[in-house]
Amino acid sequence: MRSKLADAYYIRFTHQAGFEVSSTTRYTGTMEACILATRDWTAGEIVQYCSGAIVDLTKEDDAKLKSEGRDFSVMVSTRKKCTCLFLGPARFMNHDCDANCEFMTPQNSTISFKVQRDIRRGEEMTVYYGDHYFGSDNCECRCLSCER
Ligand SMILES: C[S@@+](CC[C@H](N)C(=O)[O-])C[C@H]1O[C@@H](n2cnc3c(N)ncnc32)[C@H](O)[C@@H]1O
Repeated sequence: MRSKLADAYYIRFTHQAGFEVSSTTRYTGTMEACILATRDWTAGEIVQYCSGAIVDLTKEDDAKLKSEGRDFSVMVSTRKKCTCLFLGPARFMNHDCDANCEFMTPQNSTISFKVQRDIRRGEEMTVYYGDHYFGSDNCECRCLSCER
């Protein structure tokens, strides 16, 4: 019999989660991950199973990941005032300048998302990373909202 912990893990990959990790070429021109809604979502709902852990990085860790080109999951936390590594399915949420989800930090080292406006099944679920994540004023951003 599976443990409750295993169930809590597997549910993220079932229809019940309300999202799936899919693929897109929108952001870099090569295949990478994105989060797609597998049902309609209503503003205010919590995307409970698209969660992740945040690990604080030292300056050395940060520099090493950058130099190896492995900083794709690194964010600057304005609240914690340091760089952090995102782990878990939450790390696959891409940035949009008019995102349909927002970050929630229910516990110090865990993130999940709250739906900001209604999302239709099949739509990409996105979050706003920050004002200058993709260059000054996000001038290098490749999100759908910028394209429009
Ligand atoms: C936290 S990861 C998101 C998941 C990522 N697509 C992957 O497969 O690992 C952040 C990376 O996704 C890409 N990305 C996400 N949103 C983007 C955007 N609006 N414009 C350009 N690149 C974006 C960039 O490569 C960025 O470093």
